[in-house]
Amino acid sequence: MLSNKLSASRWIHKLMKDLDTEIACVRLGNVHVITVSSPTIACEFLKKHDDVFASRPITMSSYLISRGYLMTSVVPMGEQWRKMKKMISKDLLSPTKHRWLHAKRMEEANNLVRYIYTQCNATHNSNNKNINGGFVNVRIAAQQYCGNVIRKMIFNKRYFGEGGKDGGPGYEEMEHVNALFTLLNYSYAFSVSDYIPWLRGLDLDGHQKKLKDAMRIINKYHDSIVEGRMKQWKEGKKTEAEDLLDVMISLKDSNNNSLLTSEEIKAQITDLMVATVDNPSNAVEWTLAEMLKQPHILEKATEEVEQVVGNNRVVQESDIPKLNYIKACAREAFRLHPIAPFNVPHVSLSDAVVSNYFIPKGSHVLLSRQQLGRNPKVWKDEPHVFKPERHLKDDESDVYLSEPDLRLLSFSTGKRGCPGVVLGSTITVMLLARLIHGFSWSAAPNRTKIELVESETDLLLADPLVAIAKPRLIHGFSWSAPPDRTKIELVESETDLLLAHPLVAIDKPRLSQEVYKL
Ligand code: HEM
Repeated sequence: MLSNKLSASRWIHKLMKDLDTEIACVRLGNVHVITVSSPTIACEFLKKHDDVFASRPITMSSYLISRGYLMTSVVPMGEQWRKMKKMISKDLLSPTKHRWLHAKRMEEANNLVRYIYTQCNATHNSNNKNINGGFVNVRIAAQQYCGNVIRKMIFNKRYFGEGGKDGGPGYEEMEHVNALFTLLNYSYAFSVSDYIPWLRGLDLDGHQKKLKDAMRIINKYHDSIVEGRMKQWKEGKKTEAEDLLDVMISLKDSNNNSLLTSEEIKAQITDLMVATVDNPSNAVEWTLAEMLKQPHILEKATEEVEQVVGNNRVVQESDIPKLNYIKACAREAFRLHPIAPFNVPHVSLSDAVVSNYFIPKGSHVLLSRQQLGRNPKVWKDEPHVFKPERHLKDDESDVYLSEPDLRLLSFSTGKRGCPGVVLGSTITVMLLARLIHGFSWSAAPNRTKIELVESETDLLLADPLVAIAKPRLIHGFSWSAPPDRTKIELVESETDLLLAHPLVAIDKPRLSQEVYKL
């Protein structure tokens, strides 16, 4: 039951509120679980005592999704983590590789615009009834854009199957992204058997089955591609790297042997996929919902993209440094609507004293993403309200989505901090900026009151955001005479030299085709 994860986190948050504390210790079985909602204490854990708190727990879910602790994000501290973290930071996510993969990211940003543009053009059924009319499921568009970007970067392809004719996902991509979200939702969900070891194997809460089913789906799509590509390299049919899978296959260790086994490659690919689809899509869906509720924010964001980008081209990555308001909106979404209640757990490798509290070896430290972002001592001005302005700086200097001081938890910090800050920020800002720059958005007519309610089972919006999009990049107007005036009479007035009758004509916005048909 997924709700375990949320009901446990709600219970802990309520306990902290009732005790009026920013750090608490809950004993689950033999484990001390330390929860934190103060940035100062959080920094003590992840900065001052980073070395001590840099491990991860051993759990059923993390074991299953990582093929036995082969991937970076969940492996406890040790040689495997050092090898994989160094590899992804240096060989996959370095600034050079980021530039190398630019064209692939742009292809997917263009596909996003084309996909939404296609949905704006109403489709008609056999009775000529409008059955679409610009309705866009923002959740699907956002999640699939993130999925497309990372599939393109790793496998050099957007679709596992045929894909949708409108540029959207096919069955395979929907199944793939849903399975990635299942891994995310169940990894580190509170599972009773993780704390009471003799219950292991009984799968009392059903998490194990859900994770195994999701892993079967992931493996169905990934494994044959990885194995086929390894064979091509082995047989010398491939000699030049075109994507991150090629990079991983061709990496060598100091003895000139392959650095990574096929199991490590498969595990690391799943890690990168899960890490990419969740945060950006959730932040952008919430941001757009907040903007529909507070249209002045949407207007301000639109003004900014219009001023920086203009109307004759689409947003480019080189525009990102200048899109401070858009970045402030995304940052506000990370503050107020994080994808998960807590950060990924950190485990202590030895006893330590933190903020005058004794923390025994083996404790699990959970930084509360929800409560750090809403801590009233830090966010004094209406902490529960979406106000991007709070992130703009007086000197108009650049806004970043990362927050090393942990006043909100976006990419975290320290040894286990996110190595995907640049890629994650780029995907998030491009997604939001392209949606706002390319289209004007309004609430669906049956949804004039936008309800910003969190789901009962996770922290996504309770119902996927469905909104109406209209292309807003017009390129002048096309003019025609009104139907009753097909013959235009160019007659001067009898009393002056103006046209005898004021010119009345029909204007139609002319869409800039090259902007949308990217
Ligand atoms: C907006 C996007 C993203 C956000 C907000 C985000 C956030 C995070 C957070 C909170 C952590 C846990 C840090 C900790 O334990 O203290 C993390 C870890 C990680 N992230 Fe990201 N992430 C994003 C995108 C990405 C991307 C695009 C990648 C790579 C493709 C990535 C790869 C990883 C990995 C491998 C780890 C595990 C690091 C470790 O355990 O040493 N993330 N991320």
